[in-house]
Amino acid sequence: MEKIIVRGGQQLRGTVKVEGAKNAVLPVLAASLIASEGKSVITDVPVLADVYTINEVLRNLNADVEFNANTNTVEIDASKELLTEAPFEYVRKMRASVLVLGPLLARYGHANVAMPGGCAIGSRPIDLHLKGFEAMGADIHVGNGFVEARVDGRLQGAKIYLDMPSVGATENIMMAASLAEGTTIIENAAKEPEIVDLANYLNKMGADIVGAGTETIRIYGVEKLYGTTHTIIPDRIEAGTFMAAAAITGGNVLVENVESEHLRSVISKMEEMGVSIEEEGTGLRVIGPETFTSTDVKTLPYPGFPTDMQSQMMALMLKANGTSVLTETVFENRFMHVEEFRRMNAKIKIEGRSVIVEGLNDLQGAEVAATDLRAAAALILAGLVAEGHTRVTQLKHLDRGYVNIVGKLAALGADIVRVDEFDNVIETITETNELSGEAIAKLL
Ligand SMILES: CC(=O)N[C@H]1[C@@H](OP(=O)(O)OP(=O)(O)OC[C@H]2O[C@@H](n3ccc(=O)[nH]c3=O)[C@H](O)[C@@H]2O)O[C@H](CO)[C@@H](O)[C@@H]1O
Ligand SMILES: C=C(OP(=O)(O)O)C(=O)O
Repeated sequence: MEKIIVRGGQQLRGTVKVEGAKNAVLPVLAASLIASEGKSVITDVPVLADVYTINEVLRNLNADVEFNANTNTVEIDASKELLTEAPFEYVRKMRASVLVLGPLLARYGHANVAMPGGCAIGSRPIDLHLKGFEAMGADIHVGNGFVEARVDGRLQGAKIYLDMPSVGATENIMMAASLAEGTTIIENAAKEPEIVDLANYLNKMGADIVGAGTETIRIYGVEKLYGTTHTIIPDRIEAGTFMAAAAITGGNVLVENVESEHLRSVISKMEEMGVSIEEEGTGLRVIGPETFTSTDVKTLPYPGFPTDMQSQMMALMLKANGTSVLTETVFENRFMHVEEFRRMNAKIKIEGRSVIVEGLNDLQGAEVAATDLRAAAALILAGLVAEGHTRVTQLKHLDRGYVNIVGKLAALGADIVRVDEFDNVIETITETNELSGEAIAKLL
């Protein structure tokens, strides 16, 4: 079993570059299936397990996909006849595989995709995606672990109100509506930057989408979409994670390739805790304080505080002077890391949808298991300031969403290695993604 071993006590210094956003590239790659003519070239693609997985899903559907991990580029040609069924083996690995539903349904009038099921952070239904397709005229049948959507002729534009601003539902409906007959209006749409990135990509493909990034998105259906080129936006959650790493260690780090506008809520909460954050070119200089001030945080849909930064923020709160309260409103069960923090001597308790974090914890190194992707990052953060060695296991979650986090932290001065089951170091400082890419490919 692979693990990351981190010894606490080093202040981080230097520069770290953020990759393209996982949560932007996955829908963009899925959307490439709609182009019935021409090839798409996507750049700034992060070398992540999830990208390999979505590429496999697309290949399985008969698209030609080439991923050059050295240049962070994916080329996709979906102009051949595609298949319309995505099996469970992919959806099980990565829930975002359900994002092929919208594109396939729009292009072929049919899609059959395995139901994703829940995961460590909650039950995660897709009812809002399906209601949207139904409103556009599709028949939905759920059975034998699959969801099948079918429409005679084209989908029809519709007015769709989302009960909650679901990111995935907004994306799936937006993709499907791009090829629908007439206009679709999504109300109470998700406003995340990744929605805007997807809309920009679809518009370059020939779609006509207005209002992405606001709560009302209008999609004027067109007859055909074409391959195009597109550069993925920077990963605001990876950026936030490195900002937290710099801060928690009392370090001084330039986090480069950042859209600071996408990080307003994170910046504001970290500043409230005493972290100094200044814009510097396309980056943010983050300087950790000697003592953190406690704070309260509630996760919310964008532009609120992102749930994907909740566990990392909790790590910072462990070191604050005073009691902090962290409330999770987006997912029903995203506190699995609390138990692991406790193994590191954290004084912390769950009360309903909130976690009460007592400050100034003397964290101690321990063996801890990452229960989901961001929990993995948070445990590493705690390990950076714990006394002694912290061993983080269950790294398959981490590899879904962080490119070479060990190499990047080590380059900033952290005492951290990744080892295999025989304790051989398998990933060390690297300035390129290559080693990380190979390591990931081996894992799959
Ligand atoms: C690949 C990707 O982009 N993943 C992100 C995306 O996930 P994802 O798109 O799955 O998240 P959603 O915004 O859809 O989910 C938000 C909430 O809505 C609920 N819900 C969602 C859909 C639905 O049909 N019915 C329903 O009840 C979910 O259970 C959850 O409680 O947004 C989340 C919220 O910012 C992030 O944490 C994930 O990192
Ligand atoms: C929850 C996350 O991703 P996913 O929706 O792909 O599980 C995440 O990125 O933190």
